[in-house]
Amino acid sequence: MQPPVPPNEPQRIEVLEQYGILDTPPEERYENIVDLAVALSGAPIALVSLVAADRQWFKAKVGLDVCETPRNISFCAYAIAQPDEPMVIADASHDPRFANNPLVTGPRHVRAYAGVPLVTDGGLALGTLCVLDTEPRAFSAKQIDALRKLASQVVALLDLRRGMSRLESLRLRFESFMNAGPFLAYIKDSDWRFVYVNRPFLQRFGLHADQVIGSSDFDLWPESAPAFRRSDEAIRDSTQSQNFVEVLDAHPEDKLYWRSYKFPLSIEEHFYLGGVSVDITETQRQRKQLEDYQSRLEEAVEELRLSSLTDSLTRTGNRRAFDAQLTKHVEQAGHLGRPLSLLVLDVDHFKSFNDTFGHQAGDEALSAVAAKLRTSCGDGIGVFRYGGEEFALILPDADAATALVVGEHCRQAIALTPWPLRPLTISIGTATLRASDTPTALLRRADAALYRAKETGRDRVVGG
Ligand SMILES: Nc1nc2c(ncn2[C@@H]2O[C@H](COP(=O)(O)OP(=O)(O)OP(=O)(O)O)[C@@H](O)[C@H]2O)c(=O)[nH]1
Repeated sequence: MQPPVPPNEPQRIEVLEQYGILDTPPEERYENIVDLAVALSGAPIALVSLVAADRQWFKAKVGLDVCETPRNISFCAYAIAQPDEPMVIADASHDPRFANNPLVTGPRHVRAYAGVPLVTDGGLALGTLCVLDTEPRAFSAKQIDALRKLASQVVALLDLRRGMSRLESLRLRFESFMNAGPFLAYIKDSDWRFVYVNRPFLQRFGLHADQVIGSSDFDLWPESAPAFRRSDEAIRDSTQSQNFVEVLDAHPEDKLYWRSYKFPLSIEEHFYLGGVSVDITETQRQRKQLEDYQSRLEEAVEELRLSSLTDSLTRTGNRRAFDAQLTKHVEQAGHLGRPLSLLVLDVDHFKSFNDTFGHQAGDEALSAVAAKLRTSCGDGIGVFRYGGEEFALILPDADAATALVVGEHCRQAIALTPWPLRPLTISIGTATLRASDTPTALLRRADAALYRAKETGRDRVVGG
């Protein structure tokens, strides 16, 4: 005869597996319970029997030398089918369910049985606490009640075990999460002593847990500790989490940067400080490098801008710079109603200079003329190389008379310079802005004046 199968059997088997009790080594706490069961019942055999899919396995036993039997000959398999009440059999040889059971007919000679189902919170019977006798007998109500109480202790032990194993698996998950991530984590108590640090924390600082747990920042890194302490206290006082960049002077030339998140923790109504720090030293280094690149780039762009506006031979503004400046000054002067004059200068007989002394000497002479013009013109007057051996000067706020004076000043500066190869002179045409003038019209008049200066003998200033 086959034992009945409980209606919730698959679920029952699953929960039994979750307890993780099957095939575990003997434990004194369970052994004590079967010893008590024997003492209280007077039966020679007592078992903590767990009914698995196809066997019953004994977590604790007394009076029996096997640790499991097949489920189909198990008395307990019948007991778990009625989880709400103990199963009591006075003489199995007269019970049709067991009369032919080998435990009854065989050498074990089982006759009496009393089993209390081990029922979980969810109402599932995992097995029984049972006693067996080789003689037919009755069990008193007191004995059954004692078995009930012992069975509830077994269930409590099983639940404790399951709770511990859940805790352990939670701990393993927690540890694996805390130790696998790219962050340092710690918890400090209200005396600012570390009560927890993760493994990356220890590895990063080459410390052992014994050195850190119970220590404060002042014990570990006294130089940086005051700053850490200030931020820790700020978190405690504000009860707000904060994040900031922390600098740790690990080595004189090797600063470590951390993005730190600190937050208040309340554990069993006590204040703790939680902290997570991510190493951003590399990011900081890259940012610094990027800033350096950027400022070098800005310098290069500025250099390029200036060189695009500078004549490479004379280091004065070039034609492009002249055009831009003249346009700007013409607009400004028109807008403000201020005078503006322009001087156009040309080195006299420069072709013959080149022909006589060579192009290189001509270059040097042009460069020297430009330098002379710059020093003699004074501040606020822009000197530009306008063409080959032609220069232009923009004179803001200068009327026609001032332009002639400045022109004469420049002419003399060149003419009176003791040039090393031969005397050099310049001819100058001036023009002063009229109300309707465009930059081109102003330039054209200055050019025309220069032409007249050349025509009338050179080394002179002619107003246009
Ligand atoms: N060395 C040198 N010569 C230049 C440069 N730019 C223009 N020149 C020369 O300047 C000379 C200008 O000659 P011209 O325009 O005939 O006039 P000039 O000989 O100066 O005579 P006037 O202007 O009439 O007094 C040419 O020989 C150009 O080759 C330059 O960058 N370097």
